[in-house]
Amino acid sequence: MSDISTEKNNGNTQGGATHPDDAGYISQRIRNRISQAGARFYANDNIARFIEPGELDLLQQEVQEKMQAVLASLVIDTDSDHNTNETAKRVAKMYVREVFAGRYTEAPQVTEFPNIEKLNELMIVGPIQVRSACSHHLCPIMGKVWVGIMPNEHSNLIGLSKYARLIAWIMQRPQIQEEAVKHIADLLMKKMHPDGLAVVMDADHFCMQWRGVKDLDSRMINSVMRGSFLKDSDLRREFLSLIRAR
Ligand SMILES: Nc1nc2c(ncn2[C@@H]2O[C@H](COP(=O)(O)OP(=O)(O)OP(=O)(O)O)[C@@H](O)[C@H]2O)c(=O)[nH]1
Repeated sequence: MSDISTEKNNGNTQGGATHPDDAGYISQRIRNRISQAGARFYANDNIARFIEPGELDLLQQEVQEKMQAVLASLVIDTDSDHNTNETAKRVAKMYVREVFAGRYTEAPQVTEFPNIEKLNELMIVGPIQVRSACSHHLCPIMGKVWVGIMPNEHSNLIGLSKYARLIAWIMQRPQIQEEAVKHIADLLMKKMHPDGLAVVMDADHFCMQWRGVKDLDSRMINSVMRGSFLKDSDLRREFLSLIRAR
């Protein structure tokens, strides 16, 4: 048993692909908690509330150990090869603390301000640079997001930097672009309660450029329109023409 394993348990394997050897690993304990709560742990779900203080370090160590096994299976001599000597450690840190951190950490703190002046004019934020990974190949997705907000007197306003922080939190998870845009829209709707919201994402998918069809030019553009952006075609047109001009 690994030195990073925690106390033995019965290895409840419901709700996700596990291996009997996983019993005792911290990932298994976290999966058990999620399953007991009847929650989901898809690649683009946030599971921070099921992780106790200190457990992220254990999770990172577990990923490192298992990544080391992947490198061994790829027949890479990580003992002698100075370049791959610490690759498992770096990749584990990159996944848990950086590129997939939006799964394991709570949402960034956002101060919400009341709309005292009863602003009800179109606001656009962007382009916000975004980075993610597709859940199919774990290859990078790099792109830009524009957000259009139509507030009303009941809406909250948030600081400009908070759009980028909230969106980065959503993007730091393996996912498909269609769901990423929806999750961004859901989060902003919850925080701001605007009259209308528009989110457009334009991104490169490295799973199509680096490998597979190796098509360097194709990209994906998608959008989500809510509230007044759905009902009012003039507002939608104004938003789209303003972001096109940038
Ligand atoms: N709809 C959607 N598809 C994506 C996204 N990111 C990657 N993909 C696609 O996911 C698909 C996975 O297809 P599969 O046929 O299961 O995998 P594969 O055999 O590796 O496919 P190829 O990429 O064609 O070699 C590929 O067509 C990818 O281009 C995304 O954000 N949205």
